[in-house]
Amino acid sequence: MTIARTTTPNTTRISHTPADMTQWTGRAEPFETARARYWYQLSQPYEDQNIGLIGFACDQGVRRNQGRVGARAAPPLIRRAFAKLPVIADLQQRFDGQLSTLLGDAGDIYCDDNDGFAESTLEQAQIKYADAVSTIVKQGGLPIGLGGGHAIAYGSFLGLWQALENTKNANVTPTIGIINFDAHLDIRQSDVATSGTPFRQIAEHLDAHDQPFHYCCIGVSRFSNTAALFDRAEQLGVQVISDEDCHYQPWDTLAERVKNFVDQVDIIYLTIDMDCLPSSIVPGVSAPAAYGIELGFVERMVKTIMASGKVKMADIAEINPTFDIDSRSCKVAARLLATIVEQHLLSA
Ligand SMILES: N=CN[C@@H](CCC(=O)O)C(=O)O
Ligand SMILES: [Mn+2]
Ligand SMILES: [Mn+2]
Repeated sequence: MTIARTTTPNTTRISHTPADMTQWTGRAEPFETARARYWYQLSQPYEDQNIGLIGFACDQGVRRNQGRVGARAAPPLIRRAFAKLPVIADLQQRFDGQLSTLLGDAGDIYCDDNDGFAESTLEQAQIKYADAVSTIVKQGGLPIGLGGGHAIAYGSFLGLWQALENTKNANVTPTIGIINFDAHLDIRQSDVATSGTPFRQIAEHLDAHDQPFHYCCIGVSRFSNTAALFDRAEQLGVQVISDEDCHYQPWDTLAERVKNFVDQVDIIYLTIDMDCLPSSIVPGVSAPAAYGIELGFVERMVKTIMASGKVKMADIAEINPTFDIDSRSCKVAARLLATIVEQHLLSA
């Protein structure tokens, strides 16, 4: 791989663009009752709502990982697809009178590398994104990151880590567990951070702070990871649940494996790389899956994980609108986003 390097990092390439509320549009239904509610009607610019959406409009990690760029354009499109989904009756009843306090839009961290490859723009974007994540966690909200490439994961983790600083000072270090739905382990060894390295970087960060690395990767394909990566997974004690396990093992067995993982940790960072799903369902990704795991399985497992009440950070990564068909991939991402939002609010 050839990496062009700039001599001085250009900090102006990274910006935090505030919420663009024109993205929040949908059907007008003046002849229906007030129960015909959609998420576009509830979203507000982020202040201190229960949930804060924050975009990571950056695919430089994908470029560095020799992938197909384009994921940078995804956050507004996922928002637009989510905005058009109805708010379920249970939520309307539970939060009657407080619906405007549920969902905040914290805008996008935008990484401009149009002219190719600047040395440290990804790292700067991760830091700026982590700051936004950390602010939301400290205010008691659940941040949900919208990628962007899967380099978002290192930023999500850093944001969560920063927010936990106060707890750590009190000598009660919460144990973080990471659950990643992904065809790829994303623990590559590399001289630079990429979309294929975030969980190896997190492992190193935790090791440097004498903290254990708890990582469960669900949907791993033996055709998408080398033996070297499986070796590293074993060395790092990664709980690997393969795509074939997801097809052939009974639900109860898999749910038990994941519940055992959840029981070992205090808080969870949940990340969904959309290339865990079959390319027929999600064509708009850098690395489409020939096999993939079922959407119904992912949703059921996400609900199970959310029901633990331990998820303090979540994100959805790798949607690449350039390769999408009829917004299919964005719609699936929006559905998973709605699942996380609903479950978080219902279990609050
Ligand atoms: N986040 C993606 N990571 C994958 C991409 C694989 C590919 O582009 O083929 C990985 O590095 O393994
Ligand atoms: Mn992947
Ligand atoms: Mn990934």
